[in-house]
Amino acid sequence: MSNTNHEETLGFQTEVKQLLNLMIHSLYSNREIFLRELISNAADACDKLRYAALDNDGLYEGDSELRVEIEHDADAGTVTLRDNGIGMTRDDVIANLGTIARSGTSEFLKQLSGEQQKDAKLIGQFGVGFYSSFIVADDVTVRTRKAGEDASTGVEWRSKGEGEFTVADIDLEQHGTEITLHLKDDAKEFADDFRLQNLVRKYSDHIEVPVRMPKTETAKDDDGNPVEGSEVTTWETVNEATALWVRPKSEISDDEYKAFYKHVAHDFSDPLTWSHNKVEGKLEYTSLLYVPGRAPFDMFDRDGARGVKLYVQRVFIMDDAEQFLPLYLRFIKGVLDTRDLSLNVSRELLQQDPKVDKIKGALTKRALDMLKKLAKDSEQYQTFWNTFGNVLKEGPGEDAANREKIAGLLRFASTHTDTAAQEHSLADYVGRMKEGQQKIYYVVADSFNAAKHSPHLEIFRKKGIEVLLLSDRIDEWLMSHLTEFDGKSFADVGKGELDLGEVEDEAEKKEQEETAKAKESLVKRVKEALGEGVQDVKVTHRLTDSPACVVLPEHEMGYQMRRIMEAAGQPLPEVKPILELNPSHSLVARLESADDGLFADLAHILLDQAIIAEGGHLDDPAAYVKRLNGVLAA
Ligand SMILES: Nc1ncnc2c1ncn2[C@@H]1O[C@H](COP(=O)(O)OP(=O)(O)OP(=O)(O)O)[C@@H](O)[C@H]1O
Repeated sequence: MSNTNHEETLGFQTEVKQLLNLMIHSLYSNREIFLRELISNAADACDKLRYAALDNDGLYEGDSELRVEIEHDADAGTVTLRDNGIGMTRDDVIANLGTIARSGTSEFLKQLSGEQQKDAKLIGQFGVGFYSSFIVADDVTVRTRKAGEDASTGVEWRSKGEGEFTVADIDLEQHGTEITLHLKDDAKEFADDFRLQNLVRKYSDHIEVPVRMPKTETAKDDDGNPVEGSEVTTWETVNEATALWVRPKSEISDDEYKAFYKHVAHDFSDPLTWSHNKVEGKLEYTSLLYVPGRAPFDMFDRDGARGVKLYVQRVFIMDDAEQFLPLYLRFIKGVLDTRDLSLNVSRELLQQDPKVDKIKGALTKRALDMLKKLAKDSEQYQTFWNTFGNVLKEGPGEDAANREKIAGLLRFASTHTDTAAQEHSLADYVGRMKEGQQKIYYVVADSFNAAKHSPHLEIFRKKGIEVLLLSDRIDEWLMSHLTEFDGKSFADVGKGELDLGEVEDEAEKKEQEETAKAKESLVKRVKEALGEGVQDVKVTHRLTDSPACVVLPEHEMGYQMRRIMEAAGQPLPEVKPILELNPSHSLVARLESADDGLFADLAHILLDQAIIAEGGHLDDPAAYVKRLNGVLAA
């Protein structure tokens, strides 16, 4: 018996209203996912009760056989989903089924365009959970009671998904949650045994909690005709109901792995790959790690949800256990089940347990190996790299022990193809190195085009030496942590002395020395004319087309990093560039023959232009324009 009271009508949070509108429209062709979302929530609720009952088995209220039940009524056009999990209090219901308590929600909603396919993808990435009920239902009733509480604390929530919902207190003998969907006219197909069973198998085989549906059997007489009144209804478990990761790999199909991924990652699309491992010995754990096919909406929020779902001996302990994977692998999703931790482990205890670090080390290795394997399929790996490359680039700085391994997974744009696609590995680069080349050369700039057209590349292009073209914000920081790959050191072509090693022969080196000598007086004059503006002036052989370039001392912070730090409000001591002049350029020849007045102007113009070509900002742009106009008008 239930009697209702303390009924109130509340408005959905604005974001929920927006999400409901957009979701119903854009997920229409993907409607069946509502069942997966609701079963997933019900299974999570059972997991939570099992965990809470570790300390207090009274919470089971004598009913420890956790389960999800699905019933339908074709005449009434309803589907009902019931679980005997943890349940919710009135406050829980109002918070969970009336708001979206996730940071970044309104930014996310702003990205939605009204274009069905695009929005469906984005919404899938965000996760719709319970609210997906309204894709198929025009009236939803939730009856729930928190396990361990009095029967009188039951709550009934109702809504038509149109901006408001009502909550009322009811008596509920049974703890857990029951959701009744009144199907829309065009969704009545779901009130069907066969359809529901298929969906349960499709989406929930891998969930450990049994999902049951009623089965009615009728006795037959000797002629095989049904005996009226002999109907007996029993509950039949429809799904496999074994935790997927516990089963032997050989018995699990790709489709099952994919379905399980969607459950753990709350993602609508398939993962790119996965790695399932059982480890016995000093450490005992089973892990099932996935590389998602796309980024979650909050990937660059370093405080966003990350980590694996943690189980101890098959008992769910927590979501997002971030202690088991480093930050630069925060895109990896999956499950860790271990015997090495105690059942009452908490987030705080995890931080102190030395076994956690050991497992973290092992999972990190597994994840990196999984990526290495994925890299064998260059198309798939490219999808991965384009989505998560910038996160993986945090790796060398964060995880010195795995630096070389991570370096092997990096991909770069390069002068080899001169396109912006980051598709060249360091191993590819090393394989293409010229005879006598000892270093891996790279240039860093603010944009791909600035990198590709950097004057520093001129000599490399002339000699056919490949240079990596780096232009992501993180790149200079990344390179500051990479010192070697395959025994070859890295060299930023915009810094320090140009050293082409044995790619240059003795005759060339001699010629350069002679040119430097011949231009000593020019260099001296330029240095005097520029005064404090430069650290040094040199003649260079790194240029073929440009008259001059600026170079930084080898250990100086690069321009890209400087600009990022300055933009972040970090004051940095001024750094003066080294100006290098191309002795065979006609402008430099003109400079050499100029009289003192023009000489100073030309020298400043060359310096300013070299800074501009580098993507830098002039201290006094008006002075540059004035000088240039003076020279042009002369
Ligand atoms: N059957 C249930 N039993 C108990 N609590 C539930 C149940 N269904 C939903 N909830 C509560 O409501 C919250 C919101 O559910 P919802 O499905 O909207 O989001 P979610 O499951 O947290 O995340 P996602 O949007 O990624 O699915 C859940 O986190 C849970 O606390």
